[in-house]
Amino acid sequence: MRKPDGKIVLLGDMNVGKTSLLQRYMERRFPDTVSTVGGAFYLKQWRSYNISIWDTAGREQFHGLGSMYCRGAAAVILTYDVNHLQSLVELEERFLGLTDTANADCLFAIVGNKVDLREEGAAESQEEDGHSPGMASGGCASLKVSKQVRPEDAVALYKKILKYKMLDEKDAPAAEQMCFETSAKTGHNVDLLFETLFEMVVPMILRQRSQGPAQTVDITSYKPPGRTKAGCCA
Ligand SMILES: Nc1nc2c(ncn2[C@@H]2O[C@H](COP(=O)(O)OP(=O)(O)OP(=O)(O)O)[C@@H](O)[C@H]2O)c(=O)[nH]1
Ligand SMILES: [Mg+2]
Repeated sequence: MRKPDGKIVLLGDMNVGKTSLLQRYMERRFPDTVSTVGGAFYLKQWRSYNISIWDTAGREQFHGLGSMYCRGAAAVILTYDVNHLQSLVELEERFLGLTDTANADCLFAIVGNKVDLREEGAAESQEEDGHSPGMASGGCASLKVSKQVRPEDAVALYKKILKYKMLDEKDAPAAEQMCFETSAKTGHNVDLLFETLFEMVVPMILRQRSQGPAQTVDITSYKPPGRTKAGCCA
């Protein structure tokens, strides 16, 4: 197996839908999932390049592995659940630090998954209190709504990440380009997410090649039993 030319890593709290997003993209389906143990990868051929896409475990007990998976990453997909504000907060508090091992020019996508549920929830609460999601109002219905994440919250996190990485907003891709709302269940924006990143990662691969040896982890040493397309290294 040829060494991958680039690496993309999915990070985020447990249950936000990382495995489901990857399976939706790679296998075109939305199967039942079990909480990931350790991590697993898929290989995707994009143009003439091999890109490894790593799914990681969101469970606290596997937290220490995160920075190992991020080593040499060309892009990190920071995933949250649009219906749970805390999952966005966790990205900053728990997961961002893991990306210190990624490439210096690593790209960051902020992905709010499960929009299909938000649409249902939003319709319900609008009926209840006559307000749109995210609007301040009193009562129990607004408590439910206030847990929803607004797109601007994700944009604010993206800008914080650029600051954390000491990157100038002018030199980095625009927040609007790097913040996505997806549904692994319906497939909404899933192809757009992965393929936008592939298109951005290819020039990075070319740049790295012109500068010296690739900084990717050699996954050829992992020999997952009986699996060819996806592997597990837990
Ligand atoms: N409605 C809906 N459910 C989803 C979506 N994506 C994932 N789920 C469900 O959310 C649950 C968790 O999904 P996973 O993909 O296993 O979550 P994960 O982020 O990989 O979780 P860990 O492996 O524990 O870190 C499963 O029951 C999925 O079916 C989505 O877009 N919409
Ligand atoms: Mg998983």
